[in-house]
Amino acid sequence: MPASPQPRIVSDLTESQLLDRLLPLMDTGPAERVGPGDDAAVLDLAGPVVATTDVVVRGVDWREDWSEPEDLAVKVVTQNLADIAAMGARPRSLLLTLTMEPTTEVEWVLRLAAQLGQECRRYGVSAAGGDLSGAPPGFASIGVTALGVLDGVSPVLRSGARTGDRVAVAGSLGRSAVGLSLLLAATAGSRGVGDVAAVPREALAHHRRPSSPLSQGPIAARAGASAMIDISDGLLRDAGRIGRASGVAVSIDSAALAPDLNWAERYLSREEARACVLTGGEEHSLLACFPATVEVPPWWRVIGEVVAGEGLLLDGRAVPAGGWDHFADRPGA
Ligand SMILES: Nc1ncnc2c1ncn2[C@@H]1O[C@H](COP(=O)(O)OP(=O)(O)OP(=O)(O)O)[C@@H](O)[C@H]1O
Ligand SMILES: Cc1ncc(C[n+]2csc(CCOP(=O)(O)O)c2C)c(N)n1
Ligand SMILES: [Mg+2]
Repeated sequence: MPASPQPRIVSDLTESQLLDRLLPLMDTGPAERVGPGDDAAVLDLAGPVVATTDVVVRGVDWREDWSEPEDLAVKVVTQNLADIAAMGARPRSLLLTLTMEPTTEVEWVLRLAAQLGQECRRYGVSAAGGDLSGAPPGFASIGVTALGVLDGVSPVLRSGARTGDRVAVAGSLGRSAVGLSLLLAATAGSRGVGDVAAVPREALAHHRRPSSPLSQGPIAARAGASAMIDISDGLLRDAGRIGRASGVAVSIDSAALAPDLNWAERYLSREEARACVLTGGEEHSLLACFPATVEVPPWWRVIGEVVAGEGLLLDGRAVPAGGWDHFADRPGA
């Protein structure tokens, strides 16, 4: 279809014309042997390659009235790069897959791509390629595949925790969930009409644009971490994944969570704040276990220990994991 002089929606352009506008925005320099534009990219990655993929879907992972396209670029990059970091690896490259209905505004796509390019440059990651597809009415998704390298360290798995290890976290807890909770409350009601503008912006910042202490992944690996995971589905649920993979129980001391609880209580009741800190997803902080023989690196705070048994303990009592499950009727069900 010929391009209209002022393409407004993606169906005003051909796929190639959209790519011609999108790719320069994601240009990260001549890092790859073959970048976007051929059938596949060719990368020079030294040693073992760490690979992950994560997709966000409209209505499930974001709402148009909650998030700008720039927010979504930050979110999908962070959530992928946090998985790379949680293996102890350094991110090197990513691929972007967009599915959208033909009526999607060109400007929305270009804003998303521009921010994605900015994030790539910020982390020294190349945008190596991707895919575009049409989608049925109402459907949209943004998928990223990320590749990383280990720079000579062994990958840190979920299965390496041992009794006596300290459990530590790098980054915040519960901030994304506080934002989600405030957005849900502000837009409650059958038509979803509410006043997002009245919610304090700083309370929404981490939900909209999550950050992850990415460099702490390789630092923890070098320090001798025995197991690591990024917190995407809730502290307890993700700690439980380490416990299950390692055949141990994880015991958490709620006193160590006081800074996060205090922050969350600025916006929510004590009970809601506690739920956010313990079970809130999309945080992308790193959770790792460190054997007693190694030093816990600066930036990491000890929040518990690995003990014999199975499941989770909070202040010495068994607790359910809670947290996010994509196919549950409600979070944590
Ligand atoms: N469709 C799939 N096909 C193959 N493997 C999958 C699929 N979905 C998930 N996995 C694998 O299952 C494991 C757990 O996936 P999961 O998405 O829960 O990881 P995660 O780190 O918790 O990611 P997220 O950030 O989405 O929470 C990963 O190793 C992942 O590669
Ligand atoms: C509209 C809307 N409703 C609910 C949520 C909350 N949410 C979505 S996915 C997820 C866990 C992580 O997923 P994954 O494991 O896929 O990384 C959470 C907490 C949202 N962001 N937007
Ligand atoms: Mg993960």
